[in-house]
Amino acid sequence: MAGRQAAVALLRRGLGSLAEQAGPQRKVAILGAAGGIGQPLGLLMKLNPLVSHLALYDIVGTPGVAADISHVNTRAHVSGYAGEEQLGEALKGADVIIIPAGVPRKPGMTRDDLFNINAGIVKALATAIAKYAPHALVNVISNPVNSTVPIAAEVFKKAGTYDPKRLFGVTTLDVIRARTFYASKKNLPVKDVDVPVVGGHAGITILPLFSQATPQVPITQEEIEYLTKRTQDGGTEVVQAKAGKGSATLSMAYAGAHFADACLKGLNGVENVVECSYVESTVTDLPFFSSKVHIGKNGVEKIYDLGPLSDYEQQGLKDLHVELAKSIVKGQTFVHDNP
Ligand SMILES: NC(=O)C1=CN([C@@H]2O[C@H](COP(=O)(O)OP(=O)(O)OC[C@H]3O[C@@H](n4cnc5c(N)ncnc54)[C@H](O)[C@@H]3O)[C@@H](O)[C@H]2O)C=CC1
Ligand SMILES: O=C([O-])CC(=O)C(=O)O
Repeated sequence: MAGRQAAVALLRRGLGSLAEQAGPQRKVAILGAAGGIGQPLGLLMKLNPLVSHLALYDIVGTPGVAADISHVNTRAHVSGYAGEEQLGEALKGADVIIIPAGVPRKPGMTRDDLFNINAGIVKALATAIAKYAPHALVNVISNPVNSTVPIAAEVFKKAGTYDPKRLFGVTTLDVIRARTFYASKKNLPVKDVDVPVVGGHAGITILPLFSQATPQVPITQEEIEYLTKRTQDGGTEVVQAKAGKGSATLSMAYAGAHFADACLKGLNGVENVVECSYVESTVTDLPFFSSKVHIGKNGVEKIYDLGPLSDYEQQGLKDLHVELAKSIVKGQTFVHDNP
């Protein structure tokens, strides 16, 4: 009897791992893979059964990170690429490219203060993507996201490869924070909670819509204002706590892995994959805006309207307009001025 049970368990395990490996071949490339976000993100993507090849690229340090992660006994084959001359190889054939390359904030800085360094990094990486992997879904994490996504778009336009359905700014961390803070404030099981976050990814451009949070529970205006501010300042909260040693890396790796998983599921034809993301959009009069997006086989399949907003949220939407518009133009201008 015990032998029979063991045989059944073995068979189940075998079938389970077969099912796990049965998805299509999917290559994911991480650019900035040796960094604070890149390393845990690489590990989380190695744990994702949808990934068959994980390419880890950075200017330095990737051979060690790749060797380390490659020992984990999961599906993905891991390869490391270091230095610009290996970037093309890292990108070739990639289905999803995640970009956490660039410098993080120190206390007292805004995300926009990172523009001078990170704009050039994202521009260079986007140029290589246009050349080596023009059909990949691109997930931009590097700050300031409000500008780096328009930068990537302009680079792709110039290269003649731009497909707005395939370019995403990763704002998932804002959603994760809003869910965590809402669940904690209202004593709800966090796994049951959702909060859409729209706009952009910096300060007041981050607009959580607690009027659309689920589950709906009685909440005071004071609580809404507290939760909104805490979500908007979530990044700064971590920057200050790390006291000069960078910004969110672990929660960002989780958020980035969650969003990349959604992209892989969409590509694989899973239905109803919906995430908030900063994309080219006509939901407002701003050319880029984050809202709920349906991700499918071609990337963005549908961008959802904002839905009914409270007076407070409508005011927030008005307030973010100038800053987000400026950040978008700043990114676009950078590419035009630096051909
Ligand atoms: N979208 C979001 O919600 C969030 C965005 N971020 C942003 O992510 C970026 C990375 O943050 P961390 O990982 O903490 O920084 P980090 O400094 O620890 O790592 C950045 C990595 O990028 C690499 N890098 C620099 N230039 C590169 C290039 N040209 N090509 C490839 N790699 C290059 C560096 O060698 C380094 O390994 C920052 O800009 C940060 O502001 C951080 C948290 C949340
Ligand atoms: O705050 C930062 O600089 C990093 C970031 O974008 C976040 O944690 O949301």
